[in-house]
Amino acid sequence: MVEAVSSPEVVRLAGVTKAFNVGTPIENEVLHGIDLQLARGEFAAVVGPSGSGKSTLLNLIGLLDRPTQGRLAVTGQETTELDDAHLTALRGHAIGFVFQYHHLIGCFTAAENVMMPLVAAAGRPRPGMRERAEQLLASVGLAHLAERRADQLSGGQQQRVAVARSLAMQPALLLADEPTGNLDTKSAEDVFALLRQVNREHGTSVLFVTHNAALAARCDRTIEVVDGRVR
Ligand SMILES: Nc1ncnc2c1ncn2[C@@H]1O[C@H](COP(=O)(O)OP(=O)(O)OP(=O)(O)O)[C@@H](O)[C@H]1O
Repeated sequence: MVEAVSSPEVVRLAGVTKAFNVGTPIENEVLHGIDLQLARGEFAAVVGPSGSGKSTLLNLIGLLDRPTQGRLAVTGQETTELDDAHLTALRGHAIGFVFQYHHLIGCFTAAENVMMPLVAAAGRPRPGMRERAEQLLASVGLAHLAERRADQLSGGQQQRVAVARSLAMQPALLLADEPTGNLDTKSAEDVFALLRQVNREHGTSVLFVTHNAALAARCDRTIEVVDGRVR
């Protein structure tokens, strides 16, 4: 079991590089010596040109991929020496994800989708999980749609379900990779407001990748990624 150490930072990267093998022995270094800290409760936009390395950076912080070099700590836990099982455990407890495409299971109801991280963590459904899913759906304004199949919801509603699901494990950190990129202006505004609300009410740190300059300007902080470096 990974114990998260109490830490003022929820994320700390020191000298992190990421290179991809693009045909032996050629390596393409995409991120170069990143130093970055995210404090508890911070709400930061990650911006930068297409191909600059934003998603690669988010994948490292989300423990979905490993740095080639450097140190990466999440909720105070140094991760670079952890094996895959411990990384998975830390990811499941510390980090919530919201992607551009919601990745809900269409034939499951909204409540069943929100329950999934809880069922996965416990190994099976347990009493109280459905009530917890219903509470989370109520907190994103969708209590009345708990029993609706996910594929019968609008795009904005699906993304709100995805936000509710991301909060099921009460993560310290929420990673959102263009969560509004596929939505109309009104739905994008609603999802952004929801992430803000989560940040304010629960103190969840948020890293929000966006190409939307107006939304980025409303975050506490802007992290600009250009040519694989943070400015
Ligand atoms: N698995 C991979 N193998 C090889 N190269 C990769 C891989 N993943 C990403 N890259 C390369 O890394 C660079 C950065 O990609 P990344 O997706 O992180 O950029 P981005 O800033 O998120 O772009 P966008 O804004 O278009 O989503 C690109 O040149 C991309 O081709």
